Amino acid sequence: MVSASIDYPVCLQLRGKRVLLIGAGLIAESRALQLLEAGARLRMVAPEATDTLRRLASEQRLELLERAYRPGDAAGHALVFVATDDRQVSQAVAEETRALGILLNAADEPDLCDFTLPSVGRRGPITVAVSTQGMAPALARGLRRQLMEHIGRHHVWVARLSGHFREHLPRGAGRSRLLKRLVDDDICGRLARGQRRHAWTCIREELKALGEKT
Ligand SMILES: C[C@@]1(CC(=O)O)c2cc3[nH]c(cc4nc(cc5[nH]c(cc(n2)[C@H]1CCC(=O)O)[C@@](C)(CC(=O)O)[C@@H]5CCC(=O)O)C(CC(=O)O)=C4CCC(=O)O)c(CCC(=O)O)c3CC(=O)O
Ligand SMILES: NC(=O)C1=CN([C@@H]2O[C@H](COP(=O)(O)OP(=O)(O)OC[C@H]3O[C@@H](n4cnc5c(N)ncnc54)[C@H](O)[C@@H]3O)[C@@H](O)[C@H]2O)C=CC1
Repeated sequence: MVSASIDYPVCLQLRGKRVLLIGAGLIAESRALQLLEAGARLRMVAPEATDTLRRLASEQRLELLERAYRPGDAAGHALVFVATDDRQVSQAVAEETRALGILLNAADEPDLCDFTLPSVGRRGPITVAVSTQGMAPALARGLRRQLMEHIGRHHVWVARLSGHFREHLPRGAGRSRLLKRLVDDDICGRLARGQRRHAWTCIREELKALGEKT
């Protein structure tokens, strides 16, 4: 049975992937900065570019082709973004990406988007993303800001410690128990209240119990 479609959120690993961004105005600039942060190999196509984008191109952080979009530009890219002030360009790009099976984000046309961009907040390895299915981007932004206020330094600390344990301890029931306890009130809650010593005592107990079992 096919129901009304809802979004399917993912966290993409873009390091080293070829990404095409058509348009080089202010909206494209904010996309570009996020894509570069994610390590994408970025090519941009636009007759006019912002100063920041031109500087990044001169530093070879991205490739900038100073011309209009041409059908054929999308080939060889993992993802395509279009952010121009001309809807016809978005339509033409969508035709090409559809034919090639490449996913598209169109800043000006929610209906042409294969994926939309959520409002994103980050603290250490923690990402908060809020989307409204294209209905209320300003609400997404406001909610993201509110949610970020609930992410504290102790959450970052617990996330990193969990990552460390997952890397160094073998999988199994004992490790799962430790990792679940790490986020409950005994440890995470105590850290939130500044009771570091108590939290560490719990962690040591869990590690000791784990060591005795293996
Ligand atoms: C569908 C989507 C496609 C996409 O871009 O992926 C889209 C489309 C459009 N946005 C428009 C306007 C605004 N966009 C923002 C802000 C953001 N827009 C973002 C995403 C998305 N915007 C996707 C859906 C996300 C969702 O589902 O919630 C955010 C969350 C993420 C990001 O862009 O990185 C980012 C917040 C970043 C942050 O956290 O700061 C603001 C508020 C502001 O600027 O303060 C306004 C003014 C208020 C208003 O108009 O609502 C217009 C009309 C343009 C015009 O009229 O000219 C269109 C086109 C249309 O809807 O027709
Ligand atoms: N998704 C979002 O969050 C938002 C989207 N928008 C929409 O995003 C779009 C872009 O906005 P801005 O960056 O402010 O526009 P802008 O006017 O600053 O930049 C437009 C860019 O498109 C380029 N361009 C024009 N024709 C082109 C072509 N044929 N091929 C390649 N590049 C071409 C221009 O050279 C320029 O670099 C607008 O349609 C706007 O309505 C606006 C606000 C928020």
